[in-house]
Amino acid sequence: GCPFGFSGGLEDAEGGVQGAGRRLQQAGCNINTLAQQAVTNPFVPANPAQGQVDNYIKEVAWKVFQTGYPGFVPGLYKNGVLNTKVPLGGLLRLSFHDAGPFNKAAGKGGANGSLRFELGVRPNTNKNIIDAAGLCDRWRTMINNALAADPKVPKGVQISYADVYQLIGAAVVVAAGGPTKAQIYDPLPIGRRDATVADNVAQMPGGGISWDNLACLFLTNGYSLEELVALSGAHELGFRQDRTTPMTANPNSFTNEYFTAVINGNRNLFNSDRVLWGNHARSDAAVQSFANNKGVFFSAFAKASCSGCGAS
Ligand code: HEM
Repeated sequence: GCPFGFSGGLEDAEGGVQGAGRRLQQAGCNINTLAQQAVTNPFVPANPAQGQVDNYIKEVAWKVFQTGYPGFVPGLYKNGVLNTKVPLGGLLRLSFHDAGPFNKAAGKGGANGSLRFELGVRPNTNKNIIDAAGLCDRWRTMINNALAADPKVPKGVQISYADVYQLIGAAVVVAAGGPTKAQIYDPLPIGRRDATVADNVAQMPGGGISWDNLACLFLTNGYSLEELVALSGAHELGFRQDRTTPMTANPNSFTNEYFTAVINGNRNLFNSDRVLWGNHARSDAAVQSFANNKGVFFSAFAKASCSGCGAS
């Protein structure tokens, strides 16, 4: 799986997801049956020839993300300290929102860079996502300038928006104290081709989604309930719509506090978070084990983010 790549949920004018939920139920989603299926969302690089320099490109990108261009473009760190002025939550959410409008059955959408055409459309009108996308533009330009000037990189090789959008999510998680670079950034494949038009972002789930609709949404797109729980742990980072209410006690720190908040039914979380507890034995077991052990959560989050992420 990948955070990053599913279809379904329809955010309607009220911020709900009722329409999509109804469609999934009509399609006969059976949570228990689907939960038994193996999870496979294979990643197919758009440009296999680029493969030899992928890791090198990712290191160039990593350096750019860390420091930006001091004085001109901010980085995840400033003077060696985590730069909480960059929208850390927005950057992680952006990874999800580029990949989220994925339709497994149709093989369309996904992590394809289309987010840059979707910033005027709810739910991507969120200020943090827009700021995050602006930063990604600037980092991408810096990365591509560095690649163009580097004799080790074949002429014409560039990084796509789609790759930048996925890599930055992983880089933010590492910077905020989550899984290590070796766990989550290094295994991320690149080579995604950029879409030239928007995906249908009306498919993104809203915070008010019910358990049945949420579980069906992820399961029908090839994710396990354990992956749904792990990926939801992204709400460890960041702020709610008002941009001041943190979702967990430490919104700039990626740890496993989120899962204790889920068990306690913390009101700063969304319905989509709270329903991960008390609805299914498998999701309950995942929430409990992630709450008990940060390392178990980090491995599960990294694994769910790293395999897959296939685009268009
Ligand atoms: C499971 C279904 C999910 C739902 C229903 C959901 C919904 C939401 C909503 C409604 C917000 C607040 C937006 C706002 O107030 O403007 C939010 C914030 C956020 N989401 Fe999710 N989300 C989900 C999964 C994910 C995943 C898989 C990731 C990344 C891996 C993610 C990352 C984030 C982050 C980091 C924020 C904070 C953004 C900030 O600080 O600006 N979410 N999410």
